[in-house]
Amino acid sequence: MPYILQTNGLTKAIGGKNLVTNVSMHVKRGEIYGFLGPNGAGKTTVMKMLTNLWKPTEGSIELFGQKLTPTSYGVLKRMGSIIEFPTFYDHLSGKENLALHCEYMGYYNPGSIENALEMLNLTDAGKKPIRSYSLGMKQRLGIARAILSKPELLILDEPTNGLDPAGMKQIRDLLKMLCTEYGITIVVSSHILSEIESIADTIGVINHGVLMKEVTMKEISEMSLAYIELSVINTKKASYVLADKMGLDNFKIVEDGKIRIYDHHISTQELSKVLALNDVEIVAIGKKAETLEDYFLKMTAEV
Ligand SMILES: Nc1ncnc2c1ncn2[C@@H]1O[C@H](COP(=O)(O)OP(=O)(O)OP(=O)(O)O)[C@@H](O)[C@H]1O
Repeated sequence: MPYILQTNGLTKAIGGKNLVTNVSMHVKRGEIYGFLGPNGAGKTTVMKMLTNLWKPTEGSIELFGQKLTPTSYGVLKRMGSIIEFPTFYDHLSGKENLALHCEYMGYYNPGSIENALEMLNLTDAGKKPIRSYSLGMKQRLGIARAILSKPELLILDEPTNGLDPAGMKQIRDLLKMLCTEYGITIVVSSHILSEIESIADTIGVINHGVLMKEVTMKEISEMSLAYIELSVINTKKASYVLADKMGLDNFKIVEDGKIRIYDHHISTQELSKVLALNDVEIVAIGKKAETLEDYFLKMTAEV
């Protein structure tokens, strides 16, 4: 079985409007899959369908190699999730909330609640009522609840939303640990690249309800984001020389007078020489590098 989770042309429409369109995502067993997209892009909508909270208008979902249907209880028991913000009974303690959840899910395993609380660093806090919890503690308790039944797959919708940088780091470290030490596959959404960049093995980018790209971090690290930026007086003439005289095709005119060359076997010296020989006046030439942020921003700006 190649993927633990796969969707095929998933579409959700409400009131004649598509919230997500034709999403085909591929999550490998044992990886952290970062689901990246700006607010309103459709991350929650997809996650609601993955967890059977919403029925797809079109398309299908395969979980653990089985097609998800409205009665796939066995499949759903093998996953844990937080969709939108985790809610609890405020007057009950963390521990009591988890116990209620176990009862509700028909799941009983001695020690699982203590284990989950310990893993999330909530052993002491577990005895206290939820109303005394900070946002970060609630997020952690949400994760504790999601891992109670020792799921193989975790679906987490923006688990660091509203946390401060230290709280965000704590969650990132935790997800990494759950993945490496317990072999749990994790799909985690965020609208902030830096939050998932350091932990994800694969990033799926969604924008306006469309999955723009799935790219592994390995592919990203092998991809050179460097380019040469060339400023000239005569853009037309310069691009003619680049294409016809130098045989380059991997360049882009970003604005009049400014060209970016992504070809990596050409040096700035050689470029300057050939352009000068062909009477192209160079205003400036230099090497630059696109950041990963630029790379993804460009992708989401293209729609
Ligand atoms: N129940 C609903 N009925 C109609 N439209 C909805 C409903 N829920 C969400 N939407 C719309 O669907 C689009 C996608 O929303 P969704 O919540 O999936 O995005 P998101 O990527 O999770 O964003 P956020 O991070 O803001 O939650 C948005 O334009 C939203 O306004």
